[in-house]
Amino acid sequence: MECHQSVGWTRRVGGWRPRRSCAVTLHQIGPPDPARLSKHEGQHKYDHGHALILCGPPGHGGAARLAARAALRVGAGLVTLACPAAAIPENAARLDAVMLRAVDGGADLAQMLTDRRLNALCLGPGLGLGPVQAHLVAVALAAGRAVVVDADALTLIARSPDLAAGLHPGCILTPHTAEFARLFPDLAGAVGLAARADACRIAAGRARATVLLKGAETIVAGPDGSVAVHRATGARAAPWLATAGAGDVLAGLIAGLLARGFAPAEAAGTAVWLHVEAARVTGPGLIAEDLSEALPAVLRALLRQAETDSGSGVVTG
Ligand SMILES: NC(=O)C1=CN([C@@H]2O[C@H](COP(=O)(O)OP(=O)(O)OC[C@H]3O[C@@H](n4cnc5c(N)ncnc54)[C@H](OP(=O)(O)O)[C@@H]3O)[C@@H](O)[C@H]2O)[C@@H](O)CC1
Ligand SMILES: Nc1ncnc2c1ncn2[C@@H]1O[C@H](COP(=O)(O)OP(=O)(O)O)[C@@H](O)[C@H]1O
Repeated sequence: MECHQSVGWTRRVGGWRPRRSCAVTLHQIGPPDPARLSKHEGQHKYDHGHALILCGPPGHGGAARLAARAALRVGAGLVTLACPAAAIPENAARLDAVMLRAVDGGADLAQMLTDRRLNALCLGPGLGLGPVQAHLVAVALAAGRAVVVDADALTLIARSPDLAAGLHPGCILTPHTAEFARLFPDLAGAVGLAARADACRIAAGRARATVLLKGAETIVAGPDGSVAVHRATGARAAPWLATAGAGDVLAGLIAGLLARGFAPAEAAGTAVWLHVEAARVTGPGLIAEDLSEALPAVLRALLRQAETDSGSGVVTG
């Protein structure tokens, strides 16, 4: 898609605006390669990675549980939810396939991360905004793993230059518009696809990380200057995604794909496409819980289409 993308920014009444624009190609995110999503005979669960989802205090675990379930559904071999000891009973009552570990602070998390098999982290959904959570984020970033930085972790990073300095190319930041404004206030006034894409690209360069700016038109920008867009509009509209917890599910999908070995931008683009497809399969009445439950049908259809295209007619998955 050709798109007028700005070059540089200038301050105007009401915020920053693109200074001038030029025609560039904005890559459109399409269906993922089914071969990247399938599992094969002879593999075991540790071949598909182990995602760790950090969870907040008792009564605030719903968002992290949504993320954890999505990570497992998208194929991570193992998923563990790390929560305060006081939240174990609540989470144990709500989770089975997702494993649980008590983590009461940064020291516990650092100890846990000595297990190198924990290869992807998800920070932020329902985490909380206190000093204990800030320390958890610092420890998680310092571990140098692939990390999804979402929700409260984004707000903590926006408040702390020290935390922001810990971001690295293995990180994927997943802000909605308000979180993006907290993180990058000087880039926040961007209106329209081209300007938002440009703002996202600048943000990714500044953060030295992948930035996924959420919305009906979701932008994925890499620290290398790459920019892609997924448009959930027109024939691919998914307005029922505007529901509490949908972003937490997206964070979990990305974490699951990172655990499976996807590179950050590939994980982000694949997760956005699957997320919208799951919403479209479910349709009106969608709530966040439905997204993970729709995923098997979405994956099956992708794999079946690949078999049909290759002419074998055999669905393996
Ligand atoms: N089931 C659960 O357990 C759930 C738990 N959750 C957890 O709750 C925590 C807080 O997350 P949060 O995103 O609700 O609040 P926060 O970032 O403080 O934003 C507040 C203000 O920002 C704006 N705004 C919000 N969204 C926007 C958007 N998409 N696009 C643009 N603007 C947007 C809006 O301001 P307004 O536009 O109304 O002025 C809003 O008033 C976090 O830990 C999360 O994981 C939720 O995920 C829900 C399900
Ligand atoms: N109108 C819409 N069309 C398509 N996708 C949407 C729409 N509204 C929201 N979404 C998607 O739903 C998710 C909402 O995430 P977020 O705002 O973080 O919600 P929450 O914090 O409640 O999980 C994002 O992935 C966003 O792109």
